[in-house]
Amino acid sequence: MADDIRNQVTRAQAEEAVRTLLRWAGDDPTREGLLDTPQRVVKAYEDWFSGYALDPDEYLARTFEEVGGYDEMIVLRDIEYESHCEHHMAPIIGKVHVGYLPAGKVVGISKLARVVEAYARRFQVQEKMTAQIAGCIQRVLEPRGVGVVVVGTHECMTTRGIHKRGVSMVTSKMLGCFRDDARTRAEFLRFIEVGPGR
Ligand SMILES: Nc1nc2c(ncn2[C@@H]2O[C@H](COP(=O)(O)OP(=O)(O)OP(=O)(O)O)[C@@H](O)[C@H]2O)c(=O)[nH]1
Ligand SMILES: [Zn+2]
Repeated sequence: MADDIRNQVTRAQAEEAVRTLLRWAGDDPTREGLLDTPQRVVKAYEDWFSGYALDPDEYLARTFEEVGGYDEMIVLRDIEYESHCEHHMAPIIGKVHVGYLPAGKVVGISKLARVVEAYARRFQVQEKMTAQIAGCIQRVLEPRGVGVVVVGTHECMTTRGIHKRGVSMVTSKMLGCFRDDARTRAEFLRFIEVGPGR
């Protein structure tokens, strides 16, 4: 789907759109300092929005079961992410904490961070990204439960609009035993210790 949409636009058209926005901002895209800007912005977009070309499910396909009987919670905390809000196309910067209780299968921990990247590098709302990460892990890994907590600072709130600095948004999605069992949920929240400065 993403590829179909992407293929409808040429690189030249994307660069022209940047020139239009430069003019809209009140500047002259033909002046020397701005000549290469459309090219750079389009390249930056390839980086910021590279997630559309990624399939997060694939990262979790490779699992292993030889973990010496380990059956406790696995938590990867403080996964930094950079995203863009779909309302203003402004950056969202923050951290994701992921936990799951395996049902036999575990994944390489870097793969959890890769799942985060694949969803973050798209236009997002934080609630949706939180649900997508949890949903992907639950769907592919089929653990006993999953918990995802996202803490994000939205530049659409800090550099424009209401201009509130130091505000962070916290969202969570709990599935399986993380949702049903208060002790599992509490253990996860204790491990990640979300609070001031985190
Ligand atoms: N729930 C949620 N809201 C978001 C997220 N990112 C941005 N927003 C909000 O989306 C809303 C869009 O509101 P609108 O009234 O349509 O846009 P706006 O006039 O630019 O709003 P202001 O930001 O209040 O100036 C704003 O309140 C943003 O703060 C997100 O990830 N989750
Ligand atoms: Zn926004």
